Parts: sequence; structure tokens; C-alpha cells
Amino acid sequence: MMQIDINHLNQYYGKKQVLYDINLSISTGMFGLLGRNGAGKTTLMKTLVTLLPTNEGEIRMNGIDIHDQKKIRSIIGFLPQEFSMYGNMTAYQALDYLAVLSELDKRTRRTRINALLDQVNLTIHKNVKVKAMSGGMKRRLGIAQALLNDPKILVVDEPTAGLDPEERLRFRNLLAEVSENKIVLLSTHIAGDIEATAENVAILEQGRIIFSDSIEQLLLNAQGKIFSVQVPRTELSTAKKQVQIISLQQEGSTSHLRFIGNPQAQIMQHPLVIEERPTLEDAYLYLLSMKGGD
Ligand SMILES: Nc1ncnc2c1ncn2[C@@H]1O[C@H](COP(=O)(O)OP(=O)(O)OP(=O)(O)O)[C@@H](O)[C@H]1O
Repeated sequence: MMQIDINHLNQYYGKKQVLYDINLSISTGMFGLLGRNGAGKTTLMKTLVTLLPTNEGEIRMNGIDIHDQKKIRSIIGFLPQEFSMYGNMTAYQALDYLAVLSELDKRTRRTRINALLDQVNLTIHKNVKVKAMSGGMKRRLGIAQALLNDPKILVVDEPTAGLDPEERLRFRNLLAEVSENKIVLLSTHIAGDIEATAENVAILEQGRIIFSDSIEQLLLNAQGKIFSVQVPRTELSTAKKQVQIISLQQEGSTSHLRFIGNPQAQIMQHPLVIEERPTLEDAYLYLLSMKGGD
């Protein structure tokens, strides 16, 4: 059983505080960290992988204190947001180079790299130069890189940025597979990235954790709060003033709205209003709206 414990973490850039009293317990499996751009996700990830010093508070991984940098680094793999690798090398060469830096012997390197290439579905591309790869292939190579030392904890920051829907799905499935016997900590601003794969989620908003529980619980909170309606396009601007719109589709002169319910809003009385089953995106937006954000 893997375990990360974060207690009363405060982080600063100079005098500017960006993380406030973070408390989290994370155990084996996929854990999602959801938050808008600038919420502090990258700062938290970089702190966990010891690229930023811990200013205040305590972090332990499997009981090891974060200040024991060498031990912590030996159990962590990291795929940063801005990941780039030796473009002129092939996929295999790049991994082999990194494995040499990690002081793996020749035989271990060969077996492990081939197994990893297989796992991330890049075996047939192993002789393709990194710079010639698609975004999705590069991200998968990034995961192979992060898994080289067989880490117990894998940290991935905004892994699906810039990927097309098919690559995104493939990448999600890969992470789910990997998380079977590890902690996979995935940070994203896209709720869909963790909807099908993570069991637990923490939501970071302006440097504070505003929710930390199961995805099921987050969905339950939004139950009975999400609605849809069709109105003539001419009534759209009135509707927009009354409720927070989640999505909008125009079809000829009709507007299909999905929105967060508000008992006081007149539109709730509309005969065509239907209660919808919340998606994670809905539930996330609902939570943000409750916290006064927008
Ligand atoms: N090196 C830095 N110096 C000063 N402020 C910083 C630095 N890096 C980030 N910040 C600020 O800290 C806050 C949190 O940034 P962070 O990158 O952790 O957020 P994020 O949730 O990861 O967003 P994004 O996905 O856009 O990177 C932001 O207000 C950002 O402007």
C-alpha cells in the first residue's frame, strides 16, 4: 500500500503565497487534482517531486520525509507539463540515454526499455526520432521515461494538453493501467481527464483545497442541481442573466441550454426544464459556483 500524506503545506514564491494549508492523504490508485489554470497545481506537483523546497508543513511518502530528497526521488517518476526530450534521438535511444544516467546496467536497460515501449504502445515506433513524433506519442514516451526506475508514485502534470480526443483516450487508459499497483497523481483542468479513471479527487482553487473526496461524492453533491431546457434563441439573453450556463448549443432558432439550477430563477418554471444527471464537469462547475468562483 502506497501512501502520500501532506499536512499543513504552505508554499510561496518570494513573499507571494500560492498554496494555503494543504492537507491531503493519497493512497494507491489514480488520484485526480483538478483546478483552473493558476490554481497552484504545478506548484503542488513540483513540491511533491522535490523540484521546489517545502516552505512550511510536512510531506511524507510511505513514511519517508520529503526532505530526504534522494530516497523520495528514488520512488517517484515525474512527467512535467512542459516535457521535451532529445529530439534527434530515436525513442529507444532517448530512453536508453536516461537509463544510463540512472545507472542501470546494460541488460536491465534493454529488457526494461523494451517492456516499457510495449506498455506505452511505441514498440513499432522505437526507431522514430522524437522530433518526428505526434503529441500523443511524445506524451506516451514521457510516461515511459517517468516509469524507467519503476517508481511507486507517478506524478503527471496536465498530461493531455494538446492531444486530440483519440490520443487523449489512449493516454487515460494507459495511466489507468499503470495505476493498478502505484499511486498515479494526475493534475488537470479538464474534468473529463479523470472522470472515468480516478476514484478520488481533490479540487484546488486559488491555492486552497476546496474539495477532497471520492468522485462519486462530488457527483452526489451536484445531484438535483443540473438542468437543461430548450428556449427560443430570442430568450437566451434573459436566461443567461438568471442562471449559470454550463453549455449551449444552437439549432436554428432554438437554443439548448445546460445550466446550474437556481430555485429563484424564473426559467426554472419553464415547462420544458429537465433535471439532468450530473457529469464530473457539471459537478466541478457546480462546486466552483458554490464557492463564489466563476
Ligand atoms: N516561479 C514563479 N514565481 C512567481 N509566481 C509563480 C511562479 N510560478 C507560478 N507562479 C504563480 O503561482 C500561482 C500558481 O501557479 P501554478 O503554475 O502552480 O498553477 P497551475 O494550477 O499549475 O496552473 P497552470 O496549469 O496554468 O500551470 C499562479 O498565480 C502563478 O502565477
